[in-house]
Order: sequence, then C-alpha cells, then structure tokens
Amino acid sequence: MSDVLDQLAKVLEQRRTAEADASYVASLHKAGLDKILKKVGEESAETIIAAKACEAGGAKSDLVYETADLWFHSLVMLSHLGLSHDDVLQELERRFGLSGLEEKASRGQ
Ligand SMILES: N=c1c2ncn([C@@H]3O[C@H](COP(=O)(O)OP(=O)(O)OP(=O)(O)O)[C@@H](O)[C@H]3O)c2ncn1[C@@H]1O[C@H](COP(=O)(O)O)[C@@H](O)[C@H]1O
Repeated sequence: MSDVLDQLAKVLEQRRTAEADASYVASLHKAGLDKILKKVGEESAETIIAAKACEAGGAKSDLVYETADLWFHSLVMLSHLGLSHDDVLQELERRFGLSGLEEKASRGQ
C-alpha cells in the first residue's frame, strides 16, 4: 500500500512547477505555505469531528475519508518544504519498538 504514497509523492513533486489553474496541488503551492497550513488545520478539525462522530456510532468511512484529506494535505505541506512521507516513515522506523514512555523519559520530561 505504500506504493500509493510513493506515486503520490512523485505527482506532488511534479506539481511544484505545474500551472496552478490546471491542478489543485499546484494552486496550493502557488498560494503558499500559509494556505497549505490553513488546509491542514481545517482537515485536522474535520478529522477530530469525524472521530467523535465515529465513537458515537457514526460511519467509520467518514473518519477514513477525513483522515485521507488530512494525510493528503500534510503530504502537500511536506512536499512544499522539500520533504516527503519517506522522511516521516524513517522517523517512525527509528522509533519502532521504543516505548513512548521511555522515549519521553530520555528527553527528561
Ligand atoms: N489525494 C488527493 C486529494 N484529496 C483531497 N483533494 C482535494 O482537496 C480538497 C479538499 O478541500 P475541501 O474539502 O476543503 O474542499 P474545498 O472547499 O473545495 O477546498 P477550498 O476551496 O477550501 O481550498 C478538494 O478539492 C479535494 O478534491 C485531493 N486532491 C488531489 N489528490 C491527489 O493529488 C493528485 C494531484 O491532484 P491535482 O494537482 O489536482 O491534479 C491527484 O491525482 C490525487 O492523487
């Protein structure tokens, strides 16, 4: 399944130099980081609302849909700043097997 992330990352990279009127992602890059961060914030809020609705018996598919929107806009944010899902996956891999409590203690918090 991470194939789709690799493919999407390539498309997002191409969109950094594409015409904004023919592509949603290119229009976000053209609008700039603040617009992209506004979308990440909106999609975060929509994901939270969908999770609460899901807990209350709402459709799981709505939560999946909103989380996909959040992931997508986060990927655009990373791409805008010269990063990709690979950088995040490497960090998760580094953390794998390390207890969150131990990691927090190692930071002295
Ligand atoms: N995965 C996505 C994807 N997920 C969500 N979206 C878009 O993200 C937007 C979500 O924002 P909202 O729901 O808030 O909709 P909106 O009100 O129209 O948005 P605003 O006007 O407020 O910005 C919608 O326009 C969706 O179509 C996506 N747009 C593109 N992709 C991928 O990116 C690729 C490149 O897209 P283009 O750059 O448009 O060719 C596509 O082939 C897809 O693989």
